Amino acid sequence: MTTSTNGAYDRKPFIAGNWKMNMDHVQGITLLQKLAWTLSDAKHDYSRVEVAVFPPFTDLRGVQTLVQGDDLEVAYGGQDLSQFDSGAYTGDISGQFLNKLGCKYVLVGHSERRTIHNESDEVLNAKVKAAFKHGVTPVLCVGEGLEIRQAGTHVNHTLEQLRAGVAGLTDEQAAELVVAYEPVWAIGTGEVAGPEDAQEMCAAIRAELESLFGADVAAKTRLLYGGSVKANNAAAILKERDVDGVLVGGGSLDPAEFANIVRFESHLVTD
Ligand SMILES: O=C(CO)COP(=O)(O)O
Repeated sequence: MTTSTNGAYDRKPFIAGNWKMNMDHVQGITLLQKLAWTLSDAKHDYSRVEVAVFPPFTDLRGVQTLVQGDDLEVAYGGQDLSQFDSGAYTGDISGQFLNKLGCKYVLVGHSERRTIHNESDEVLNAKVKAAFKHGVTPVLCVGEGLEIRQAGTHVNHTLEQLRAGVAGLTDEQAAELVVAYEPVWAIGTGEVAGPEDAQEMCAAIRAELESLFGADVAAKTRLLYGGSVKANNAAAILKERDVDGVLVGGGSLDPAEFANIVRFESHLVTD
């Protein structure tokens, strides 16, 4: 089990749902309510496995109201933030605003931001720092495309993105950071990297963090895998030593499916 493989540093498993550009603010509330009911019926212990959702920005106020009103233990966050604090940046959202809405986390550098919006490693490093500045924990996404995987340079490529993303962080920040390995070829395609692929990369990421920040820090940073995770493959991926959680796209839009991923430890996971 993930919690018991790392000795003194118990990294709490982290199951995150990235809704992407799905669910308007009304649908989002219904989805979160259903998820919370399903997990409550199943007596889910949030102190053992952390749950977070990443809704569109327009849903966040409603999510905050529901979480506060119903005293839910589900964390939530933004899918992106600006590297700037405030000002003439039309369409952008400040980390300050996310913090004010009770966001605990924010995704940074999702492959869809890197490819569709051409976000550079430099900008993403600034976004990681902006998140910490505003008291929101960044979930830095890294991972290679199909061509790089086929060329066999995926580890180097991903570690380069990692080094650029974490440049200039303090040890404390690096320990709090969450890193999500999402091979682009496995996102939304039904192609899942095998548990051994996820472990290979997460081990390489942890070793890199160790060389940059030391073993104590690297033992605390939580590493997630993302890419076509479903209830029937989550448990095998999460069993891997260096995989501390999953970042789920499509599978997080169905409350029953996502709840089963959250409950990966239980034998009720549907195969
Ligand atoms: O990009 C992802 C999560 O951020 C993965 O998406 P899918 O689970 O739909 O493949």
